[in-house]
Amino acid sequence: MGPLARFENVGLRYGTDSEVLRDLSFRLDRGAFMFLTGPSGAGKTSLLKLLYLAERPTRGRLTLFGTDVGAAAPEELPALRRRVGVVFQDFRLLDHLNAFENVALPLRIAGVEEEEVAAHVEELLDWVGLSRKRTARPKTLSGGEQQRLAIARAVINRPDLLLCDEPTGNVDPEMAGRLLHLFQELNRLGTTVVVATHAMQLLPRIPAATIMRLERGRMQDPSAYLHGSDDRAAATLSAAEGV
Ligand SMILES: Nc1ncnc2c1ncn2[C@@H]1O[C@H](COP(=O)(O)OP(=O)(O)OP(=O)(O)O)[C@@H](O)[C@H]1O
Repeated sequence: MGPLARFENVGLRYGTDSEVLRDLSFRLDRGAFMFLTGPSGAGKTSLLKLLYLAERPTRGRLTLFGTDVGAAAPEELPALRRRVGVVFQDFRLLDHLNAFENVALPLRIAGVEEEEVAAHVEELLDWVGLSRKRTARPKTLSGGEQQRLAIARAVINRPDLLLCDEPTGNVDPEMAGRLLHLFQELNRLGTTVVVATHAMQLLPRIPAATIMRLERGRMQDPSAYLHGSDDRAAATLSAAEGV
């Protein structure tokens, strides 16, 4: 079985603008936990978009779950897309649905029996600590609660790949730690996880994680960001952030 994703000299441009991702070549192994870092505008969200097939490479080759996405027929893409859960930077919760209904939506779309939907959703709301908020509308939830709801919705279908864009952006350090713990648990259960974040202090908390840093659309030397120890990671990260 090959890697979950393979990037070979991948480039991405929006319209006729210059490339926002350039010559990306790396592999994302199945079961990996990867942090994606880099300054604002470096291309983190764009890279995630390639992985959830919202964009296709304008250059090079991206293979996802063994399928060359550039060469795939459009009708092949939804099946690949269903294997990917996404926690968006702005959550994208549906305000006319309550917390339970937001999490249930992917299962209902997939035609899962209502009894099974209820059991799964209750279990997951409990897991993210939102059981008591099951009938609340997203707008009435705090930022951290909305984030946890978005995470529950992203994982309800047991995706093979979970992508999280700044998932700790709106929460205090304690909640950030708890969310990271959730991702770690999912990862232990077999989900490959990619977390895009500015929060460099989170990185040493998952020593086994791979760290990939983007700068102006280019990947920095990955070997420099593989953790040896927390000290090494912290030193590398401090140097990278110029702090
Ligand atoms: N739909 C789009 N059309 C044109 N340019 C875009 C589009 N989306 C992103 N860009 C540009 O691509 C570059 C990379 O943006 P991206 O959102 O991927 O960066 P990022 O690293 O996720 O930034 P941040 O940390 O601020 O979220 C930026 O210069 C941005 O202006």
